Amino acid sequence: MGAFDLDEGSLRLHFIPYPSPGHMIPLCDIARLFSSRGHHVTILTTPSNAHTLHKFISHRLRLHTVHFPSRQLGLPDGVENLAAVNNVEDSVKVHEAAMLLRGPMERFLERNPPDCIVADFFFPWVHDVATKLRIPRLVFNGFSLFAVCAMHSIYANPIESYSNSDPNVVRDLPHRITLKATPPKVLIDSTKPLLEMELKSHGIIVNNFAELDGEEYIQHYEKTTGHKAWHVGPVSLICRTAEEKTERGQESVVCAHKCLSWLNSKRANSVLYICFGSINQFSDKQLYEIACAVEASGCDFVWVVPEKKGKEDESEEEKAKWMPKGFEKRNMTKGIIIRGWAPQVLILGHLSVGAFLTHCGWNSTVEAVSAGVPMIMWPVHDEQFYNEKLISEVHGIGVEVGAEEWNVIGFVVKKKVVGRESIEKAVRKLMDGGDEAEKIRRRARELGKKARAAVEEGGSSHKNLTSLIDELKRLRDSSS
Ligand SMILES: O=c1ccn([C@@H]2O[C@H](COP(=O)(O)OP(=O)(O)O[C@H]3O[C@H](CO)[C@@H](O)[C@H](O)[C@H]3O)[C@@H](O)[C@H]2O)c(=O)[nH]1
Repeated sequence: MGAFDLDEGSLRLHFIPYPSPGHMIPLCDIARLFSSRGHHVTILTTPSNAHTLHKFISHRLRLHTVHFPSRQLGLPDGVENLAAVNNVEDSVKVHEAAMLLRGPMERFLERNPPDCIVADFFFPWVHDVATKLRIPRLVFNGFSLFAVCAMHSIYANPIESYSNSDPNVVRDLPHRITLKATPPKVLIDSTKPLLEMELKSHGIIVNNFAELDGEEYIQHYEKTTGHKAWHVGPVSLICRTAEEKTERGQESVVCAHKCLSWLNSKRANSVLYICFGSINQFSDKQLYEIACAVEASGCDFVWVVPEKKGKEDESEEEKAKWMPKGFEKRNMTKGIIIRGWAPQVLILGHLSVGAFLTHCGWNSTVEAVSAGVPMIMWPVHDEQFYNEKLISEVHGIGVEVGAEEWNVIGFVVKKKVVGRESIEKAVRKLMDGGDEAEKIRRRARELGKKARAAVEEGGSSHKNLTSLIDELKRLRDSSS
């Protein structure tokens, strides 16, 4: 990689995304935001992950790839992303291999010191190299700031003090937030040191807009941690054309045109969109319950299932494990099943989509908010249980399925199945109409307008990005 031909005053930033779509997609969008403002960005990644990024290469955006040690961990060559594996053991291996990227990436950073490093929350080692090079490090935290505040609050007290209290109130937050279950200790133990390390950075960047986290949480975060958070999202709004939306993250397995013409044939707000992010693997039993619930609710649907799950040519016997017999035939005109990567942002943006049944991954959540689509909240693991609260209790733009079991990806395998009755009940609350559903929908539309305004010139996220850039320039100029 040669040196950039720098425009006067422009910054040089290096971005280090974690190899999982929920982390890579938004951080690479943030890198594109900087390059669209005339700054020079280099994304440090690995060969397979670079494939999805080639389309963004320009004279202001470059990729630098380092070898991903798949073989060293016993993974097949080319498996370099959490989305490329389908079991807990291999997820752990991908994570461990990602941690081994430190050596080659550190050498690259030392040879090519930028003005600022923006690295994922999962790469705390960047702290040492940034300190050595005397350059600011920003942490990309893929969660909502609301979730980060809840984590700080929970981690400040011994977890035992929560499990005996009823209800489980997250203490000292601006709202009275109660959780159905407390986070597992293993999750706390793995994220606490990362949150502590990010407090040593210059600040965190989040894929969110100030109005969604709410001024009270921004102030709460700054007051309790003494740290700064920069809201620069929703970053999915950087995708303007149908093509860009279809190719976001990965090439979609369905053609945008076909997908849109199916959605065009449906009434406004009549379609339920169902997708559980990029890494979640439900059991056959759980998928079966979803199928039964959707069919019983009678609504039109787009249901995304992992590619590994349902090949179109799978045998009837295999299929019968995860959907009732004749399901596809009976629902030929009512729904589509997307086996593999769906053009999520394109689908959510269509007027026929009336609700999103989601696992509350932060990107999915903020994408639904941006599209003004209300949510049926079914958190599964990690910080998704906090996101559920922000959406249903703070903003009132979602209904809860009632999930209680807190899974930790990579450590515990989810055992309980959420029954069809609870799913159907939650779906009906939004999709059957009625005054309450209309109020929720109206609030979601209003918040969607605020999301879109945030990234336009003069909007909160647009201004935040400008002031972050100004600050990084000041830091660079004062150190030279
Ligand atoms: O078929 C698909 C599936 C996913 N996506 C996109 O992939 C991303 C998925 O991200 P997210 O909704 O956040 O879910 P996860 O992939 O589960 O994300 C992980 O990372 C997030 C950010 O840290 C966390 O909030 C989650 O809990 C964690 O599971 C989103 O941009 C989706 O639009 C598609 O475009 N098509």
